Amino acid sequence: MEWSVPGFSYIPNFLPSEEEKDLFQKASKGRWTKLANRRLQKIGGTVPDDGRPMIRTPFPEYLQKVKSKIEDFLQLEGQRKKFQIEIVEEMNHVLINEYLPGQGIMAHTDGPAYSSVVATISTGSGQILNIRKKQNKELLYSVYLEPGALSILHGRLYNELHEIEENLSDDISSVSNFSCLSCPPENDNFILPRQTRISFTFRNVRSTRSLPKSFLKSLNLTIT
Ligand SMILES: O=C(O)CCC(=O)C(=O)O
Ligand SMILES: [Fe+2]
Repeated sequence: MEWSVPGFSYIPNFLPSEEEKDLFQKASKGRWTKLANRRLQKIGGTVPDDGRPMIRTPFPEYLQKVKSKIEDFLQLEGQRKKFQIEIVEEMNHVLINEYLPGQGIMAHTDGPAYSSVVATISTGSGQILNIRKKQNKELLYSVYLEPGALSILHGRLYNELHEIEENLSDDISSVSNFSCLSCPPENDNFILPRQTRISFTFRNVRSTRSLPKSFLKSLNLTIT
């Protein structure tokens, strides 16, 4: 059962547990870029911050299946209606973020380079994502993102802020999607310690450019 408000949907158990674990394992072995407070991988290219098109780089094979599954899900009529989209754009970019317990991401918006339907798969651990009003930081929603879940940020919430606080555990007693959690807490134990979470944020970069096939061939790469 999914939880939806205008601008956000939470779909628990979007991936079966084996696929979720497999994604986590495969991404763990990828080439990480170290930031001060987390690690990340950019898949599909690097989005230039001066508005130029992104030069497309190939997707690893292991992400193809989940990419198609997300695109097929968005393609469903009911979903297109909900997200107010006619055409589902290709999810041509993925940001893979790794959060160790105590790590997070500061409040931000994703910006104008992307289409405004953002699909995130969570693996490894749950974490609370807060959505706040840009104007005054008022908390709009706290959503607990469980392993295997798909969450979609879109429309009117795309331009508000989202953040993950740098905590060692999450208190899920008052999260907005409590009634739709796939693993409701046992014995009223609402404080859930974090483990390593790896998230996969699929987006459509509006403006892209492919390198000539002959050039990619010379590098032994192909764009899929
Ligand atoms: O890890 C998440 O769920 C959020 C990631 C995010 O906001 C981003 O990459 O822009
Ligand atoms: Fe973001």
